[in-house]
Amino acid sequence: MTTLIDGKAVAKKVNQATQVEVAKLVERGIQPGIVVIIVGADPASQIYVRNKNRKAEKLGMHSIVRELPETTTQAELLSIIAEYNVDPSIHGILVQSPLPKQINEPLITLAIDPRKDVDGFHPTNIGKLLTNFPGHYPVANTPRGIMTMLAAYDIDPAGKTAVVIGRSTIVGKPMAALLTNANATVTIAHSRTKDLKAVARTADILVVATGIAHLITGADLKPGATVIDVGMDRDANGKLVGDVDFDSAQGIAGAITPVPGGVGPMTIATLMQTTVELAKWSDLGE
Ligand SMILES: Nc1nc(=O)c2c([nH]1)NC[C@@H]1CN(c3ccc(C(=O)N[C@@H](CCC(=O)O)C(=O)O)cc3)C=[N+]21
Repeated sequence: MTTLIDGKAVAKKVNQATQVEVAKLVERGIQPGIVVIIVGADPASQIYVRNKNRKAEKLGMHSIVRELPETTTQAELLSIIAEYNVDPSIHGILVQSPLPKQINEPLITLAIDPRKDVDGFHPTNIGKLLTNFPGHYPVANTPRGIMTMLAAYDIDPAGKTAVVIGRSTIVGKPMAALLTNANATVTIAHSRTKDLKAVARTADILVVATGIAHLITGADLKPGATVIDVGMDRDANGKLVGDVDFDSAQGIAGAITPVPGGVGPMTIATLMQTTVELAKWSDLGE
């Protein structure tokens, strides 16, 4: 039997806890605030940004969407970030990816105050994650949300073999770091990995974040494996599908996340959780 890991249900619980935390902070005169900066009019990005804004408002947070034209220069974007870095009503700054080609994304990441880096992409925060640094710091929300889902289903990575397919700054690398910190034995596989499917078959926990629809099928899984599908792909009919062929994984995987309704809702819920934490830590001077 394969357990369905219901990301939507876990996200709902996280959101309920966040709403309580927001109310507590508001009571103390702090309304957690997030700004999402979007450059250009990529339709998929616009949908995600709208969803984040709606969720933040629903939870009682202060939420700004800053829409900038496709032609925005590096200098203009840097000056807008500088503005929010010193804005006391904003605790989290998120610059939606992808950015137009005239913008140097790593330099934008570097310009965000690490204390307001709600994505956890700033090298300071990545460094803290890699060193399993004591104290508080933001961690990328998709991998962090995955760890929350695993915990919700009592899946402890300690001593397990984990394989992460994908080596992005947004998912693969922080995912591997979190699993390592949780005492899994971790392999990062990617587009240049030889015999990727044989590597996948070694995994007790398999996280797939490639952007290739149905790359992994049931035949590529160790029986009983936990399968986390980070994919947000479109099939030939334009339907939203994952990097894992859900149907063939049924009966082989021990547990699996669906797309939609798995990692996506957890990412948004964790983003809200992180924003509230940043507001709380800023008040503590941490
Ligand atoms: N700086 C930055 N940070 C991000 O976190 C970031 C980003 N840029 N750029 C784009 C990606 C993508 N992303 C998603 C979040 C939630 C869903 C989500 O809620 N998905 C729903 C379904 C959505 C649908 O039906 O289209 C689900 O899986 O159930 C999807 C995608 C965050 N991203």
